[in-house]
Amino acid sequence: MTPQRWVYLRKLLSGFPSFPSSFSSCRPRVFSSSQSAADNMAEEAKKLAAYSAVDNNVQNNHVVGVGSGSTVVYAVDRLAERVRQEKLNIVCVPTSFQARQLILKHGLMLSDLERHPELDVAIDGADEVDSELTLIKGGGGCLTQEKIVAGCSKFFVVIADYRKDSDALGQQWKKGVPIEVIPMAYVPVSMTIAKHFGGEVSLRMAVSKAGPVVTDNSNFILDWKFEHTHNWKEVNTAIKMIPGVVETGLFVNMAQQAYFGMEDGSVKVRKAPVN
Ligand SMILES: O=C[C@H](O)[C@H](O)[C@H](O)COP(=O)(O)O
Repeated sequence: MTPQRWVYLRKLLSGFPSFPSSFSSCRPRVFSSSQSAADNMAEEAKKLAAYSAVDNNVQNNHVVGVGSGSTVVYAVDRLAERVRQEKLNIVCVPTSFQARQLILKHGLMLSDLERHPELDVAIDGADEVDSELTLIKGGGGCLTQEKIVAGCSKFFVVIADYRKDSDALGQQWKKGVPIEVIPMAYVPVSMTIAKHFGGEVSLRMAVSKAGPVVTDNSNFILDWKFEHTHNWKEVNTAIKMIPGVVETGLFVNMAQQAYFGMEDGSVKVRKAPVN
């Protein structure tokens, strides 16, 4: 390599800040050299929410469901810290390849639903949370295992930053509802959803690979951009009935509490309405 090329390369590389050592998400994140103050604030808010949720909901001898995404990274950091400091006996059930890696990396006890089909608590992120604690999840493609694990948990806690806190779904999150489908069915499923519920449905494409995103379960993801608020319980049930649909990213009546890290450094806790 010529000295000029070496100087050029060093210059180029110096523009890339290093990734936080604990970060390993199922959703790729790209930091530009001018990562804004708003991004830093959101990261701080994720950490606040995650730490607070772990401190208030995890106890000794708990079986804990570990969600996926960038916010959960902070929750696992805190979980590992508490296990070390308080000598807690905790078993962790992952919701994705990413979650499994996080558990292993921190030396936490890894389990699964065969050995621990009943969990005390599941802690997971969300793409958006409405006033009733209905969630959109699956921005990182991990919705199916997340829903299974949350469904096996006595208590399901959501952790998020202030940007996810909405009155109605679609207010903040503009990428639509993720839907995991069997690959051969993605066209008919897309057509059926658009026909019955309107909006636009697209096959999620990979970023650093040619072709579609392939989930941890070897399926595809559709993103349904809806046009207006729906009865999410009905829509979720109807979409699940379409042959080829594995799961939707609509989590209705599942979360009991949501912890939001706020811009002012506080943590806002919202509880699900009593039915
Ligand atoms: O598939 C990904 C999961 O549903 C995540 O929990 C969700 O996308 C939120 O991720 P993050 O904490 O990175 O915003």
